[in-house]
Amino acid sequence: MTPLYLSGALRKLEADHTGDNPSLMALAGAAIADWLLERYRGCRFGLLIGPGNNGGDALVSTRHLLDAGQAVHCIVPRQRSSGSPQDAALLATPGLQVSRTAELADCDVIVDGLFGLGLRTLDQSMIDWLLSVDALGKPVIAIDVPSGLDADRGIPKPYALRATHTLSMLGLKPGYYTAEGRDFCGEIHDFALLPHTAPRPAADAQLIDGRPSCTQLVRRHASHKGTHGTLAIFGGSTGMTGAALLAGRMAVRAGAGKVQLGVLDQTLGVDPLQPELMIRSATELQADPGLDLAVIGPGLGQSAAASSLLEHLLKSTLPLLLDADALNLVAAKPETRQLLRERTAPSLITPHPAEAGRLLGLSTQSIQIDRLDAAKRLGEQLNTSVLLKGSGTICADAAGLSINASGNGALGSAGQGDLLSGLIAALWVQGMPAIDAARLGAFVHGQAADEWRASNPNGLGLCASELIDPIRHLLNQ
Ligand SMILES: NC(=O)C1=CN([C@@H]2O[C@H](COP(=O)(O)OP(=O)(O)OC[C@H]3O[C@@H](n4cnc5c(N)ncnc54)[C@H](OP(=O)(O)O)[C@@H]3O)[C@@H](O)[C@H]2O)[C@@H](O)CC1
Ligand SMILES: Nc1ncnc2c1ncn2[C@@H]1O[C@H](COP(=O)(O)OP(=O)(O)O)[C@@H](O)[C@H]1O
Repeated sequence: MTPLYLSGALRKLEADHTGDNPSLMALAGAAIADWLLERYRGCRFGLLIGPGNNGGDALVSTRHLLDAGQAVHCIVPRQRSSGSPQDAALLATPGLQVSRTAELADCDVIVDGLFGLGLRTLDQSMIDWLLSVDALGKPVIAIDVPSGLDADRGIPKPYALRATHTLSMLGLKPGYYTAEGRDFCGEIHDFALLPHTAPRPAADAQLIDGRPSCTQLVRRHASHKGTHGTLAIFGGSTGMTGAALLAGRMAVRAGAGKVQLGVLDQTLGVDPLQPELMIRSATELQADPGLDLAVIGPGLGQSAAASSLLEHLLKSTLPLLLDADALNLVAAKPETRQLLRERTAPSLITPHPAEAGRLLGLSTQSIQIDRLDAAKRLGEQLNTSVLLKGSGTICADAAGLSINASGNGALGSAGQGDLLSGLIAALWVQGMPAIDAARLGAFVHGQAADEWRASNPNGLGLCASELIDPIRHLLNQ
């Protein structure tokens, strides 16, 4: 995992290095120019120079590009506030073309040094100007943050340039990886600027950017199905039995020792494609004393039977994963919510943003505006570990926050959440702590989708069931 820093921590780090020689800006400008020369030497560069330090980074890199004999055109849409002698000297450099309007059509590459961490909400004239830059369709290299994007939360304020590459200065930011960040940042490059040994503030979150360890799952010789956990999955009401089947099939293939489905639709007797699944009525299964962990939610519905099943499980001492309609029932009924809060056994909830909104009494949009904060608040208010789904899935427990870097928009299809709940529960029942199972499950689910996307570039038509075997393969690597 790689640390992520909110802008407050980065400001503090910057302040700790104010008197450094060379300055952070000098280091940033040189690193940006080196990167540009490696990729785009010989191109005509159009640099957007903003009024603060983001623009300062761009100006320093301009000097390096000119020294390297490159054709550079600077656009300064607003007066730089510092107006320092260094700025004046840079802007007067022979060979440098400067204008205040978007004379960018002749450039091959646009370097966005307008606004970074110091962004405030854009006014309409700036939005219009950025729209005209986007409309040119040129590659955009963003310095630190694509202009207009909130680096902490991954949302445009209210518009942002869409970058092809983002060159991150000093530390990676959560907003690159969650909400809309991935669509705005393009490929992200980490320019740490400081030596690895330099003291750093505590990270605000961690990025899950590689597969978390699976070693504790590796099968010992003297093990048997009982040591690999007995998992119950409750759901599958009429018309939604497929959700329970998806979760169950995934759980079997992710290594759970025994998987039992407790379904509300009594007509489902066997899964011919996964005959290892034991299918029983929910009422019968809930009384089974041999269970190690339960999932409730896939295809559950919100009937009276679903509600009383949920209450029974919340009162039990079983570790419990709650998904889908189990979450909607918690949101709708204060007494059910209270049961969740009072649990002493571990719980994990896996809401998508709309379910998270219902649980917090907020709109879906309010959740998406600050996903890290929403995940943290859900955990605190409901006394549970949390996995908040969506682009940049967030895992939260009392120990902290992490953001999953894998996955893509092809996962936006019904059934993927059911698959994920079966996967996480299977890892959890085999002995991983809930939050580790959530991180590993989210990562390999996304990784399988990324591998699929590599040969299906537009991302259309990925079915949840197609990922079961690739996920099993990834867990065994
Ligand atoms: N800390 C670090 O990690 C490091 C920082 N570094 C670099 O510095 C960057 C941060 O620099 P920064 O603090 O000067 O902020 P920045 O993004 O240039 O913007 C502030 C300026 O923009 C203006 N402005 C803002 N919004 C506006 C709007 N909507 N419309 C119009 N104007 C607007 C704002 O005006 P004001 O609000 O003051 O009126 C102010 O003048 C950071 O992203 C990285 O590139 C690296 O060099 C080294 C490590
Ligand atoms: N753009 C995306 N990037 C990464 N993961 C995504 C993206 N879109 C959806 N997902 C993942 O796909 C799954 C969808 O789950 P959910 O919305 O609950 O679907 P359902 O309940 O219909 O099965 C979640 O794991 C979610 O995080």
